[in-house]
Amino acid sequence: MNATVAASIRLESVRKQYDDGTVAVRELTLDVPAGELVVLIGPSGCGKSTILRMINRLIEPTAGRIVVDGEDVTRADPVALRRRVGYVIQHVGLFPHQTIRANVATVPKLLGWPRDRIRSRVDELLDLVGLDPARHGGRYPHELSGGQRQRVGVARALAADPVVLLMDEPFSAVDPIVRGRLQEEFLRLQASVRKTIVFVTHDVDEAVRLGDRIAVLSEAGKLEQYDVPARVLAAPANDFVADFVGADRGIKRLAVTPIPAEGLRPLPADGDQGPAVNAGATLRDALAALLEGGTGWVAVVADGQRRGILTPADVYAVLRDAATVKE
Ligand SMILES: Nc1ncnc2c1ncn2[C@@H]1O[C@H](COP(=O)(O)OP(=O)(O)OP(=O)(O)O)[C@@H](O)[C@H]1O
Repeated sequence: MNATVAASIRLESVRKQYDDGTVAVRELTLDVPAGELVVLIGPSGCGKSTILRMINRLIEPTAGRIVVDGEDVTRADPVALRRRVGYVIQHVGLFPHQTIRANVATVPKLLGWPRDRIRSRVDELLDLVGLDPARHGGRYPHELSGGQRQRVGVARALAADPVVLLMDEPFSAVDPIVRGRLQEEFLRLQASVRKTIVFVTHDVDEAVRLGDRIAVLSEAGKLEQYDVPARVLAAPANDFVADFVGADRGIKRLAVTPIPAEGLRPLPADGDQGPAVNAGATLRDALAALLEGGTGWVAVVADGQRRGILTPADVYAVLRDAATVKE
């Protein structure tokens, strides 16, 4: 396993039966491409956490193989494995009697990095997750807000540059506003570090917002659909997926469908005024600007210029067409 790049993950016919006979995962095969963020979503008890914890071997599979970057992790030393796989959980699990710096430094210290390297890595990471090393580094976990603690959890998981990041409902313990902000920051972070991430949530909006792909699971880890968010919303594989993603999936699709830069209606005479959105933003942004603007259209800007307009009927047409061609 290479420590600096993202790794692919392959689960092959993985099964988990707990000692009391509970079959948490009957048989799951799933490929997670390197550098992608895959969201596992499904009802409570369907086996999401079990799947995640088998990848870093906090739980041993009963059968099957888990291959990370070509290496069968069921044969790897579990302690060494966990140092290369970052893990973030809902209630962070920071060490209460250690400073934020010391918390983030946990794995680099275990790996015996020189002190200077640890210090600069910790500062870099605190900065990356939006915390000021000088202000927050010396504090203890109880001296931070819930959202800040969550960010420390992410920084700690990234500290030793893991090849894989496992995240189990990492943002569900904070209020919706902080959660939205953490998601946004997290997307920015992922755009720069490009880790392979397996992310568990039961929140469809979070899955759609964060996932490159979504794995929709039903009882005992049955994979009902595995696809990009736009297609899970536009073309649910079956009734289970349709029910799970919700009757409002049409509205959710607005948030994952980009505004086109071409095929627009020409600008009207007064088209240099009025609401505008950037091409590449989402139809949700376009609709919000439309509703706010009161003009009945919204201009689309590309390369700093207004290229044309979209009306509500156009938004509908883009959404309809996206269902048939979207990758
Ligand atoms: N240690 C255990 N022993 C026996 N059964 C267990 C154990 N841990 C989990 N289970 C059972 O395995 C199934 C899957 O649990 P798991 O925690 O993986 O689900 P989940 O999808 O993550 O649920 P949630 O969304 O509620 O966190 C459940 O039926 C659960 O009760």
